[in-house]
Amino acid sequence: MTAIVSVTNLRKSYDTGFEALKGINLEIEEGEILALLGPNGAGKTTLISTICGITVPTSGIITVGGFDTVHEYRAARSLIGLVPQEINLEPFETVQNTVRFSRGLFGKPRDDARVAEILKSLSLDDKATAKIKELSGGMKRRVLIAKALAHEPRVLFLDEPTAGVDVELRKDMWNVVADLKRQGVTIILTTHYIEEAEAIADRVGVISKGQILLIQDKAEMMAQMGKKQLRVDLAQPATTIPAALAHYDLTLEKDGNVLVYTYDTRKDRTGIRTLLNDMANAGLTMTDLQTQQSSLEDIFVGLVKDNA
Ligand SMILES: Nc1ncnc2c1ncn2[C@@H]1O[C@H](COP(=O)(O)OP(=O)(O)OP(=O)(O)O)[C@@H](O)[C@H]1O
Repeated sequence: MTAIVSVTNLRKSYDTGFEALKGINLEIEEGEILALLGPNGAGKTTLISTICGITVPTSGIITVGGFDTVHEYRAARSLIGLVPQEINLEPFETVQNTVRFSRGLFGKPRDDARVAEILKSLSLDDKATAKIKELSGGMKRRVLIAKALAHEPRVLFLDEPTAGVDVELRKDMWNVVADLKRQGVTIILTTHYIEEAEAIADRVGVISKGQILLIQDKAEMMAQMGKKQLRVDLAQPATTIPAALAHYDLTLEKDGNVLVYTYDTRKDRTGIRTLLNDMANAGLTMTDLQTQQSSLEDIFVGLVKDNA
């Protein structure tokens, strides 16, 4: 795999003196879907805008397809499609003209067949001659993507593609993103919705206070950092953990009514069988039990909390 986007020691301070990016290093592989997660104000939009050349970096180097985004701005920008957070479409224009104009802005020759193909790939073909103002919110978001794809970029940035969108439409958008990946487009998206990263990303980067805290293959991240818990309901509440069970990673919850055992999913043995035996020997009777796997959300919340 080769990196299509490469970010080295990127820093950005705004005129106010606020440093929004504090030394970002990032390599994005061709063809991957990378989700950038982070709390409000973490610097996600600043990072995207800087890679796209809309915001000027204070220091550091960014290349897209090998082109420097500052010194070779046009060449780098022509490889990038950007879908902004806000819907910024001309209400009285038709869908196909909106996409056509955007293609023209990048100096690409008129190609109605290509525009029709893009509209079809976003299920907008039957809306080609409709005016933007006649479209639903979900369709407008698709037009934003079509517009960003008009000049056939190799990298697509989606800034909060499903902010404020209902669950059904969000899933619909995930399918659109998966289709684009199949067509070979590299996709970087920012999101607050952790389930969105969990559903569609190949890799996940966590940003907080202008720094990347972690960037990793999603499945690996969940396997390595995810813990599993066994929750045991006790017949009688316990006030302390019996000494005979001290070597297990145990906590008491719900006023001593629930014993929680945290174990590592990567180990060959979970230790559950011996724990249950030892519990019985220590006089703890259980009435029910359940297991629980930590989600990407737990991992994210833990990381960001540690960085607070
Ligand atoms: N033009 C600007 N001038 C000064 N400060 C700015 C400017 N744009 C952004 N910031 C500040 O930089 C920080 C990062 O903002 P940014 O929009 O990149 O965060 P974000 O992670 O995208 O947040 P959100 O999830 O809320 O969209 C914030 O503290 C913000 O107030």
